[in-house]
Amino acid sequence: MKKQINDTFLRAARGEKTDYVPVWYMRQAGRSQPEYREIKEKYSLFEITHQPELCAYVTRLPVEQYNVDAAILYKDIMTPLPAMGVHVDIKSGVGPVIDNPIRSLADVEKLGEINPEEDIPFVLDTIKLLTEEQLSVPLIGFSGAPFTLASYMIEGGPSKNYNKTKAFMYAEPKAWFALMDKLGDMIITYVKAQINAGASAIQIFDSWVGALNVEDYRNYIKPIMNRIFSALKEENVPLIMFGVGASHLALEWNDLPLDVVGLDWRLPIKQARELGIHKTIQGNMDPAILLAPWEVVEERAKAILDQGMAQDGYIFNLGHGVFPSVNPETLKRLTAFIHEYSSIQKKR
Ligand SMILES: Cc1c2[nH]c(c1CCC(=O)O)Cc1[nH]c(c(CCC(=O)O)c1C)Cc1[nH]c(c(CCC(=O)O)c1C)Cc1[nH]c(c(C)c1CCC(=O)O)C2
Repeated sequence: MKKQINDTFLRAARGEKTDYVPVWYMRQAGRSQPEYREIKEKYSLFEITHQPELCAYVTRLPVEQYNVDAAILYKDIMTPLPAMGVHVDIKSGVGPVIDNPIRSLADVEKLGEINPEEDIPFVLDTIKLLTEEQLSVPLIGFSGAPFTLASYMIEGGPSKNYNKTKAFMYAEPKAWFALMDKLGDMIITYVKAQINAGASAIQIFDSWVGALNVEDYRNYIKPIMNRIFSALKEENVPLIMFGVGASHLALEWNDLPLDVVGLDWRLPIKQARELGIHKTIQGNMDPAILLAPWEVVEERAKAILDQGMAQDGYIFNLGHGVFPSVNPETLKRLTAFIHEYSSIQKKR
């Protein structure tokens, strides 16, 4: 039987009034949880995501332990790439590594299309299991964005400065836009399949797009983001945008047909509102604060809540993912604090 869904997160995402501020944490399912670390000793990331029962369990863990208001499907932004013909390996201590990087228009033309039912049935099965039977909170589906995915595909792995990616973009605009189009088509198909399977919100991770300045974002990225969000808008689920070190692009996101602007810890929410960000804001505690004494965590959370709650349309989150060394008790306590403090403030 389908459980009662707590829709506070979805209401806040749509900018509606809520009784308290909803919260979830990027990378809430993962390395900071002992139960997860035990599973990870036996299975790799890809092995977990290929087993729907196990993957659903990992996805549910933080919901049960921390009482967060949304679950995020446990998988990686690399998950759909093998189906396009990209050879991805996750190297421990390094991250995603690709042994057939994109170097030319011919390489872009070789990339295939994905058919989610055939290529990644395990993702859809995990979503169905979670949303039809197990979860009492909404499930967030997600995808990497074209720039961030392209950065791995062009660099062949993680990068500090994205020089190869930028060089390709400036030198081979035809190949660049062909790549953006192929990734855009994949993302639309992939995200629609996640929504059809039961995901009730979508986050697009453009984690590394902050490397671009505003002008390059407008010329090389915004058109494909506009096409992606316009296509996804038809599905009527909240759409969240996120990037690290990308505050200078928040006003660009604010123009796109999406619902929630995700902020990292660099730009205060109050300042984002003054700049003219009128959509729902999600964020933005520095994940490093979670390593500080509780008094510091509480004081910082309060300061962020006071800014976020100044208007409807606010979701508490970190500015980036939870570090492995964070004590799960801190996340549990923080969630309780956010719920309690915000519900008292909202009653005033
Ligand atoms: C950098 C990186 C990637 N992919 C990977 C890395 C190295 C990660 C590491 O060892 O810390 C590989 C990876 N990704 C993930 C794992 C599982 C182990 C773990 O929990 O860290 C592993 C080994 C989970 C994940 N990876 C991701 C999720 C989903 C998002 C979430 O849970 O919030 C999970 C569970 C998403 C992801 N994955 C990636 C990006 C840029 C993003 C977007 C979010 C971000 O900017 O951090 C690329």
